[in-house]
Amino acid sequence: MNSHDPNDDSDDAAILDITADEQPLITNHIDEPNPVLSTPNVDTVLVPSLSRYRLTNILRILLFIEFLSLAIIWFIGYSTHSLVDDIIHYTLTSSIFDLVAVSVLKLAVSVILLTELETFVIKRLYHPDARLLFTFIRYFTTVLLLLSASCSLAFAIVKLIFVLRGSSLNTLYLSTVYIFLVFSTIEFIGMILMIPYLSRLKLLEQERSTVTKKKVDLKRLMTLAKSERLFIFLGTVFLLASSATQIVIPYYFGKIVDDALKFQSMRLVNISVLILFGVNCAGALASFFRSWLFGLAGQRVVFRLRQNIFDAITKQEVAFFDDTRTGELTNRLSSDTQVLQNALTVNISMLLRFVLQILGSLAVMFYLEVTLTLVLMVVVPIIVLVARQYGTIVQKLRKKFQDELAAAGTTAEESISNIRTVRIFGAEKKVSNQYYENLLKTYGIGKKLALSDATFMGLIGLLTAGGISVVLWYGAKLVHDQKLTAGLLASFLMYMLQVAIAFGMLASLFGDFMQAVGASERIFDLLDRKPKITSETTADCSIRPTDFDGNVKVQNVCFTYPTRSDQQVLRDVSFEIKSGQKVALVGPSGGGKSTIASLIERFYDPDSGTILFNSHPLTSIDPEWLRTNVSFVNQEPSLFACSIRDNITFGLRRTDISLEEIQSVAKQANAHDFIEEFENKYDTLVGERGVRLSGGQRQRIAIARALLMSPKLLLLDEATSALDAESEHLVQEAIERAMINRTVLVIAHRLSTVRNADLVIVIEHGTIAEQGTHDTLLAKDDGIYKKLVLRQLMTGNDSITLIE
Ligand SMILES: Nc1ncnc2c1ncn2[C@@H]1O[C@H](COP(=O)(O)OP(=O)(O)OP(=O)(O)O)[C@@H](O)[C@H]1O
Repeated sequence: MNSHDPNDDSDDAAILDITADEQPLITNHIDEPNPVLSTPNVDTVLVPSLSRYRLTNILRILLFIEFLSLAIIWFIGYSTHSLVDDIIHYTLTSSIFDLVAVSVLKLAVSVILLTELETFVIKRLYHPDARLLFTFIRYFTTVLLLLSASCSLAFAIVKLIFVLRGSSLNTLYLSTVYIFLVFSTIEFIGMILMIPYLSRLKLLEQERSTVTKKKVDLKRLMTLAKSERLFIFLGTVFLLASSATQIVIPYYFGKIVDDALKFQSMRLVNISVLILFGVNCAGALASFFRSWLFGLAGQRVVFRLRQNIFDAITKQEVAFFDDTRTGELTNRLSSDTQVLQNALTVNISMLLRFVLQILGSLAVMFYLEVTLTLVLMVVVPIIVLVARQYGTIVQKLRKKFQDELAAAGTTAEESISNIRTVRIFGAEKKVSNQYYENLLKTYGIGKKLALSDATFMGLIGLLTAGGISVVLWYGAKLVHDQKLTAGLLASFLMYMLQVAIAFGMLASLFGDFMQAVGASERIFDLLDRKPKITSETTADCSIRPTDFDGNVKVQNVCFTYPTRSDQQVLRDVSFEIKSGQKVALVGPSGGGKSTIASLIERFYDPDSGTILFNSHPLTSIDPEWLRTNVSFVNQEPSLFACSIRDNITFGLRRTDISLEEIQSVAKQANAHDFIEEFENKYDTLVGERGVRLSGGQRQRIAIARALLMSPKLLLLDEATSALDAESEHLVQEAIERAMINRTVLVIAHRLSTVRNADLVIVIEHGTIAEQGTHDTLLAKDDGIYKKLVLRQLMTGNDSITLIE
């Protein structure tokens, strides 16, 4: 790390000595690209490597030496018992097997945890988005390590006390216990020294956080669930209750078996069965409340989250939508939020439940039979290792699967929403093939997922079967030697199954949490995104020009679409729309006419130059005011899938609108007559994007919608699509009526519109080629406008955009 102070020779520097030239020891963890967590800003060159001679490595070596020496003594040095006898006839004061089992368990647990700790500590530096999750895991890991070391030390002390109190003192045996005690003490001290490790890394993080933007962390994720804390708290109470019943059930199960085997009376069995039934009922009730409360909290979180994301999306500037696919955004609303919902509520509840289940079951197992539990504990680390490996593989596959599924979803959405175009070109096969290609990719990953699931299940099954067989054999032996009752063995096996299942579930939960971190990154990206052009009143955009009379000045405007930065669309465009004037923009297709209207509507801001409303710059005008005083009728207006009435009143802020007002604007827009012909009149549903209406009808409704706003400035983009003569006449009439007593900028495609304009501006290749009235422009000898009109008269077509 560049910013690391080389003179810092503090103790903890030895723990994590980050130097660029060292061989990276944990590269398998850090370097492998993690699709969920990968942050584009991360400078991979800066990934630190760890010193070979650090405290964690010394601890690893110590643990290994301890295990090796104990195992060797057990195998060869300790000859008073055979190895099997040492297990079968286990006693705390004369067996060595327990020391070997504890040391192997400690070795496995510590090696895994130490590696995890280092990995997370470094990942945390390079993934500030998930800092809190990593911090949580880091602290959790440290606590587990300390717990493992202190348990081992406590066991060593207890064992030594018992051995010293025992009658027959074997020197070799005693020294083995001493060895174990010495190692355990050193390791315990080593683990305590690990704590400065945390503060040292905090320092590095502070340095790093000055250069990296903080976006997502677990705390922020949790704030989403903050208002549900009552539900979550109550849910946790019921969770504790249901977990407690889970821990009690196997105990009574074993008791019933033992009572039944006593062949005395059924009284004891009856009582135990009744108690078991009662406990089961209480457990079921607690589970009901736990599941309901967590589920409800989750639903409420996702409800709010979806609303916030939707609001964030709709507030973005128009350019954002030029660049982002709709399918991608809807995917964030549906599937990313779902992933988060599960992680925040159901998974947290499951995590707590399984951890409690494991700890509780293990505690009871130790209480029931120490040696049997120790035998089992040797199998557990192997299961954890397998589960961890599986978690890593599956996490990557799931992320890929999710991405491919989103891509397939986008293809499907585009094809379905454009089904008419698909039908016109008979492209059903083509879009089906596209979708098939996408699906094929998801299927490919799905196959791998299925295989890894099956392999994992198989392996876990095999390990569990092995573990159960060993425990069963040893348990049966204890039963046979009358050291254990059959009922206790049955209870023990049930506890064992509970532990195994809980471990399996924890592994998959880890994958889910990682997926949630990925989803939250995408969601917070969106929630945090500040629109470049605000749609709300802000301090910078708060002017409401009450004196506005329709006067607009476009001064030296240059513009390039952000999505096509290599093509300048408008070059130094200047003109003025005076109050009450009708200004027509004409010119060849693609010249930039609609772009000018979009800039006046402030869909985009010019790269240079200004647009003034009276004397106020458009960029300082309150967007709310702008939307109510400037209306825009598009070439192909889109309607919403609701009634005609709702479509006409769409832009209105007030709700007290009367039918008469709606009818009045509909009449002006030549829409009233056809609406009246529909059975449900103004309540007729228009279908998705207005598909149940003709093109001309849609345009007239859009004109009525704009007129209802009684805008001071009307922007009109005349339709180029051919309408039948009658329909065109009605639309034209509506447009002309809409222009009366209003300032209008019309993107004209028809000669009849241009003739009546006060000013005609010819736009060609993004610049103003000519401007003047229809007559003055026609009088120009070699003018573009004249050419356009003449050619139009020759073709007998009224549309002047057809001529270039
Ligand atoms: N959202 C956009 N992103 C990128 N480029 C765009 C976008 N909209 C339009 N353009 C490009 O800007 C240029 C001007 O387009 P504009 O729609 O303003 O032309 P126009 O004169 O209104 O054409 P028409 O009469 O056909 O509607 C064209 O080259 C077009 O491809």
